Amino acid sequence: MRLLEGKTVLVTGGSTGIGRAAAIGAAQHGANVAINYASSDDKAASCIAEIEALGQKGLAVKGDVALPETASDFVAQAVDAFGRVDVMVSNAGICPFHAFLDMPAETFERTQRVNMHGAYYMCQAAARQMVAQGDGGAIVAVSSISALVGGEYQTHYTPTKAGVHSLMQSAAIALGRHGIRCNSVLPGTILTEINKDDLADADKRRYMESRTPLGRLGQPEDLIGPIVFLASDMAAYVTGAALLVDGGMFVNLQ
Ligand SMILES: NC(=O)C1=CN([C@@H]2O[C@H](COP(=O)(O)OP(=O)(O)OC[C@H]3O[C@@H](n4cnc5c(N)ncnc54)[C@H](OP(=O)(O)O)[C@@H]3O)[C@@H](O)[C@H]2O)C=CC1
Ligand SMILES: C[C@H](O)[C@@H]1OC(=O)[C@H](O)[C@@H]1O
Repeated sequence: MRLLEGKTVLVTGGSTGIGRAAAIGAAQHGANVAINYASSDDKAASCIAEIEALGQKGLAVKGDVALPETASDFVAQAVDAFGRVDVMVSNAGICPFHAFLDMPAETFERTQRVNMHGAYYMCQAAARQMVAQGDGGAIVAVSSISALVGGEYQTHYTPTKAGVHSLMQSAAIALGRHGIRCNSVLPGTILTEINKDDLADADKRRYMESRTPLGRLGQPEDLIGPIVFLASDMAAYVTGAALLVDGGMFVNLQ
């Protein structure tokens, strides 16, 4: 069953990792897909090629999500290309691991601006378009297990993921009257560029695997089902919810 037939789906950070999987997954489910990305021109182009090979339309728009104008430009270009916006997947993010006591102010502030401000501006721009269209929509934000638990080298990052989770709860209230649903997914540890260096440490990787009841770390494709479900009419009465996609890591105390 194709759950997003005829819909227009926007994905931020769609060139690699979870965003790329979500974009291709949406196309597999019948959507036309616009991706935003920051720097990976070749990977963005290959994502669009995969979407087109599935018989769907694709569009890549380069831009830094930290800037409010990137959001309005992304939505405007998607509307020019596809006529409307049905779904926003707010996914773009960074996690430059660093210790707390000597955290450079610019690392802290950049992480806030990309992960938190970026999600805010993108979700707001998509919601404005959905409200103007008048027939609802869905926003899915990629938060994290880190919205709920800490990380020694993630003191700048985990608050942004808690913020994104909270943003979806408040936006669900603000946008419910417009028929716009807002939910988040909370991935555990998923093997992508963001943690390639961190997990190059074999002991660290084995430790993270050992904490996961399903016995393996996640792949970006593990997020396709949860994101497509929350974006689709199958989740028509789901809003303000948060779905852990972590192989059981969060509940594994002992
Ligand atoms: N991997 C994991 O274990 C987990 C990841 N997450 C979250 O998932 C999301 C995606 O990360 P993941 O797929 O793992 O990592 P990747 O590094 O593979 O993907 C990050 C994506 O975000 C884009 N991006 C980064 N900065 C910006 C920016 N300023 N403006 C626009 N796009 C930007 C990148 O574009 P480009 O390559 O073009 O620069 C890329 O497409 C993040 O929000 C992360 O916090 C949550 C929980 C766990
Ligand atoms: C980057 C981390 O490996 C990853 O990101 C998160 O949000 C979780 O903390 C994961 O472990």
